[in-house]
Amino acid sequence: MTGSAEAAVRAALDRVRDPEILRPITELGMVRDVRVDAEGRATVSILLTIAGCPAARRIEADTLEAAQSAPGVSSAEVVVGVMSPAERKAFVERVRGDRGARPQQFGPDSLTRVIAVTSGKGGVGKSSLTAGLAVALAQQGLSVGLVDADVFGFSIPGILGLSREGRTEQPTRLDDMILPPVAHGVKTVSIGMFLGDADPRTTAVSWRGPMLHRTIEQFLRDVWFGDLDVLLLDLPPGTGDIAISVGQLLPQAEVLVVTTPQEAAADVAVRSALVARQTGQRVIGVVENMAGLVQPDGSVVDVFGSGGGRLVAQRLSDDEHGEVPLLGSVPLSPAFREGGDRGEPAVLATPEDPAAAEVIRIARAIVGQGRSLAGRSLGIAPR
Ligand SMILES: Nc1ncnc2c1ncn2[C@@H]1O[C@H](COP(=O)(O)OP(=O)(O)OP(=O)(O)O)[C@@H](O)[C@H]1O
Repeated sequence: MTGSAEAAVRAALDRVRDPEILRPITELGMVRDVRVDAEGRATVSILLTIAGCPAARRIEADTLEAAQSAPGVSSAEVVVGVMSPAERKAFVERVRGDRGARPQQFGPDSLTRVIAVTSGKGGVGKSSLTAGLAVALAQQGLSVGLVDADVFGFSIPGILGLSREGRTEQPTRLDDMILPPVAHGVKTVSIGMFLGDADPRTTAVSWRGPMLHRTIEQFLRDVWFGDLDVLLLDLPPGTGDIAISVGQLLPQAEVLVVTTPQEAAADVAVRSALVARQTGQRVIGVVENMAGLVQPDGSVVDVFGSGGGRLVAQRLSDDEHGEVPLLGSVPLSPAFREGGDRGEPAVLATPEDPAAAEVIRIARAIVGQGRSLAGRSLGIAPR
């Protein structure tokens, strides 16, 4: 009887996932012991990676709930312990799998689609769109990572609810492995998470090129993302050092250009795409943001004019690179802005909002495009 109840508890624990690694705690070696006595009282001993790990409460609560739900269990208790250094080392090796020795997770052979989101000007809603697309892709069942490489305006932690009252959630460090916080299903890392105790609302990052390059390199090497379907990068606006570093580090990345409907902004948006092309990246489309604001009477006010997105797409399309599509036009929307301000992206909080619905549609279109093979070795040798 107790044997079968213990097996039932273990089976229930298979459903408890580590919120940072998104794999079952049973598979990660985090369950030390399961006992069920003759009265059906279950005691589950679990091991956390480090004392006070940010995910501790959630793992403990989910473990308790799973144990209580198992057939043959009348009540349950969870005993929490901490891994010894040797256990933690084994844990890190288990998580990394055979990738431990690789210098970079997203090299040319990686199966992950890497999409860098760029814009010519600042303030066009690039970060809001990147975060919205990431959450929408995760909602569609994909495994998604997001690197906020916008050093001067890192806003992703705030938009995704990882930054509250000046405190930004920190990644967990396990030896030399960095586990990114997960927000709304998206593994997220931002320069804003590496400022120590500094308040990101009042802290400016003024790093020179080499430091920025090393930071992006470290994100791609030491931050453990696991097997991702898509990695999105929120680049700073313009054509600066980071865009060039990303081009060098991720030549197989695809590029999404964000612009406003303002035709006068087209030149600078086109330039940011051309820099990406120079490093071998492929532009997969243009997204127009801040398009017409729908009034209560149904009329539309084109606050930023119209036609900018189409113009940028046309200017990037040519015989050599093929047609660059305008993937969508996201209207101005108070709900979309408020969602970002609250840390609850509108694609989750108000998916019926026209801007949120358009972002969800664009995410589907991106998935529908499939993965580009540009810059990849196909492993076929010419005869
Ligand atoms: N479609 C939209 N409707 C209403 N507000 C929007 C929309 N898109 C973005 N915003 C708002 O515009 C502001 C700028 O957006 P965001 O920070 O995403 O821009 P950005 O291009 O990433 O800027 P930067 O790169 O300069 O940091 C934010 O307050 C955001 O909430």
